[in-house]
Amino acid sequence: MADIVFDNVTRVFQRNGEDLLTLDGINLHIQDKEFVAIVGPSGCGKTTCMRMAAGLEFPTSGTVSVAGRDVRSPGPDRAVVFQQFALFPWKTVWENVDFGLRSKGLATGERRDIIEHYLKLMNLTGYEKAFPHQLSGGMQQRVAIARAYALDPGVLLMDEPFGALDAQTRVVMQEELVRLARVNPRTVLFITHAVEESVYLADRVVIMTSRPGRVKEIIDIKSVREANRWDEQATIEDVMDLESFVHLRTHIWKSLRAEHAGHEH
Ligand SMILES: Nc1ncnc2c1ncn2[C@@H]1O[C@H](COP(=O)(O)OP(=O)(O)OP(=O)(O)O)[C@@H](O)[C@H]1O
Repeated sequence: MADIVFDNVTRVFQRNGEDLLTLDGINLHIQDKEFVAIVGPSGCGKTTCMRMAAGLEFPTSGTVSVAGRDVRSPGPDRAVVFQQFALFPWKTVWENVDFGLRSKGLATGERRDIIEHYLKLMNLTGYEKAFPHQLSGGMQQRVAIARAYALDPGVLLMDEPFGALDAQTRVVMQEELVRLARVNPRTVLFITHAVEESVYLADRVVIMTSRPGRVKEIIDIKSVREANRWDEQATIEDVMDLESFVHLRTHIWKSLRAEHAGHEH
């Protein structure tokens, strides 16, 4: 049961010698194998939430737990994908995916099967021997995602993983991630600025307030997606044309816009 629980989490940072309340009473329970996206105004503390689940940052009060245990450090049960393609530049595609598997102590044949499986799922077959600098940004990010999934972690933490990609590549990556997420569900915490992306990918979307970040609303996407059979649509554009999609997207936009407006006045 790889669930993630934020229990009354606050975080205070110091700025110019003053305390700055950044997160204020975050309560959120991400279920095992659920895909949750967080959207919110810049600086509301989205990345801080992700870093807490990763064990790279800690609450000032409250607790963050994964699979029932308080998070105290990073661990192999939680794979992290950042916006910048964090591949080893001196290793090939194959070696990059293999790296984490080696540390798990798997036999050669077993590792080969896993690597082949995920490179195929991410449309990277034929690029096994390429080095990162020989690949486009989108392909590099596909390698990073293949590497994260290959480790078979209970939890995937993704912080704007498509943020640095051009619009066309981003759409392809979103479709591939949806495919992967449905075939191979994992507990995912996904941070994004892009409202459409959150609605397309997630089972639930968490909208945060401007700083200090609180949970403003949680929108259930999965029940709407299933009732309206989004997964039967051929492309992301077809899904985004559906009235049920537009309705959710507009709702989230308005909720976020109210946060920006509140911030300015
Ligand atoms: N280690 C730190 N020390 C001091 N302040 C920090 C630290 N980490 C984050 N902050 C501050 O906390 C606030 C929230 O940062 P965070 O990166 O979590 O926000 P975000 O919602 O992910 O923002 P964005 O959407 O712009 O990426 C920001 O004001 C940031 O400057």
